[in-house]
Formats: sequence, structure tokens, C-alpha cells
Amino acid sequence: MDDPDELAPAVRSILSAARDRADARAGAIVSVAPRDLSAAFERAAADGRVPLIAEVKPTSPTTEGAREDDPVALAEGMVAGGAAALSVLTEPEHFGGRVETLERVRDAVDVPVLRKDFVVEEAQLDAAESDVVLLIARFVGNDLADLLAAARERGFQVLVEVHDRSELERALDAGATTIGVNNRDLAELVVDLGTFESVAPHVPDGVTLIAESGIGSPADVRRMRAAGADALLVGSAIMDGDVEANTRDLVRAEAGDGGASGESDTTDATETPT
Ligand SMILES: O=C(O)c1ccccc1NCC(=O)[C@H](O)[C@H](O)COP(=O)(O)O
Repeated sequence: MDDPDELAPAVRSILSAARDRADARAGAIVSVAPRDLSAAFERAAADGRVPLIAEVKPTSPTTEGAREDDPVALAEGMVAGGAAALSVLTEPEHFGGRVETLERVRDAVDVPVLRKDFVVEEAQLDAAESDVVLLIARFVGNDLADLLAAARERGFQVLVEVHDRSELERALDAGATTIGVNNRDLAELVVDLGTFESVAPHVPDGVTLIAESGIGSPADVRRMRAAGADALLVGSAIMDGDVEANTRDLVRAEAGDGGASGESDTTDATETPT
């Protein structure tokens, strides 16, 4: 793992809280029968929707305030808007997430659900059943291959998140087949869509490639798709206002009709602190 001093203070705090939660947990090993993420992306594409993972993200270190609506209602709105899959934050202290929220959302929808948390130890995998779990290459260091295997043994599909080419190489060496390139630099908490564009050309065929963070408009969606994204992961831009309409605008970005509420191409997240 990186030198912790190189991470933003908020991210150091997130990791410290994640380790404390892992220490406190001693549960049974979960066994999951997952909903197929790739199949969900294929269904969306066949239907003319951009494959999108919409994120239930009540708050974050870079968001002002918190969204207090029922997360299940938000999740159902995202699916109604055309999301192929959902991501649910379960990190409680910095993102307002809860394991119980993930469980309620997964019971309420029929699309795959990603558990979005900061897993640094195997025991954390057993906190909840989900269809997909996230492993952040930067945070798990040399444990990546072992954690990937441990997650797969439990039945999870695994999204391995990277931010640069060296992390991409580690993810590939560990056997990752679904890789997310995070446009948010977790050292500075600055978003740059150019990150995805610089890493994507080095991802081999056969890997499912997801562009994450900072995607705020249909134009951003098209930019990430042009750079090779098979799918996108979007949180803040969907959580800001009407989640159903926001999701629909993004999933229809390639439909040529400007989305449900007209084209809103003003966002350019390049080097935007968020
Ligand atoms: O979103 C944050 O503020 C954040 C801060 C520190 C560590 C991680 C953070 N985000 C985690 C995520 O992966 C995003 O929620 C996800 O990629 C969606 O990003 P966005 O569409 O920009 O909300």
C-alpha cells in the first residue's frame, strides 16, 4: 500500500475507520449467488442504454450536506431511470452508508448490486452479501491477489479499482477481469477525466472496463465511452436532485435525443476539486 502520508487526510481517516471495523468483526463466512454484472451490462446495451452503475451515496468527504431520503426509494428511482446495476456505500462514518441499506436495496431491486466500501482485510468481505465487491488496488497493496481469491471463493464478482498504469499492472497480475479506473485521485481528492483516458488504452481486450467518478453530464458519458469504457460508475451527479431523471439523462447519452430532461453538457470535470 502507498505511504499513508501521501493520502488526503479524509482518506487516511476512512482507512483507519475501515481497519477498526474489520477488527471488530467476527462473523460467518458468506456465500453469495450473484446476479451477473456482465449480463446486466449486455442487457442495457442491447436496450440502447449506456451501461451504468448508479451509486446510492448519501454523502462523502467532498459533498456538502447529506441526502436523507429513503435509500431504497432512491435505488428504485435509479433502476426506473435505466441503471444496469447499483452501487451502495456501506462505509458509515464518511459516506453515511450502512450494511443494512445494502441488504434492503438488494432485496428491493433485481439488478446486480456492488458493495462500495474500503475493504482492507478478508474478514470485511463477510459483512454483507452483494453481487459485486470493490477492491481498491491502492489500499490493499500486496494482498490484492489473496483478497481477490477470497472474494471469489465466497461467490462475489470483484471490481478492482485502479488509478494509474502501475496499479493496472498489479490488478492484471492478480487476475482481475473487471477493472475500474477511478478519475478521483485519492491523494488529492481532485477529479480528472483524463485519468481514464490515459489508463484505458493499456487495458487488454477481455477485461470489462469501468470509468469511475467525476462523470457529470451526457458529454462526460460520451467522452468516457469514446475512451473505451464498457460501463460507468456515477454517484454525485445522480444523487444531486431527481435521481430517476438524472440516471435517464446519462443512460440515454448515446441515444441522440438529449436525454429525459434535455442535454446538459456543461460539466467538464477536468482538474475539478470535488
Ligand atoms: O467521493 C468522494 O468524495 C470520495 C472521497 C474519498 C474517497 C473516495 C471517494 N469516493 C468514492 C467513490 O468511489 C465514488 O463515490 C464513486 O466513484 C462515484 O464518484 P462520483 O460520481 O464522482 O460521485
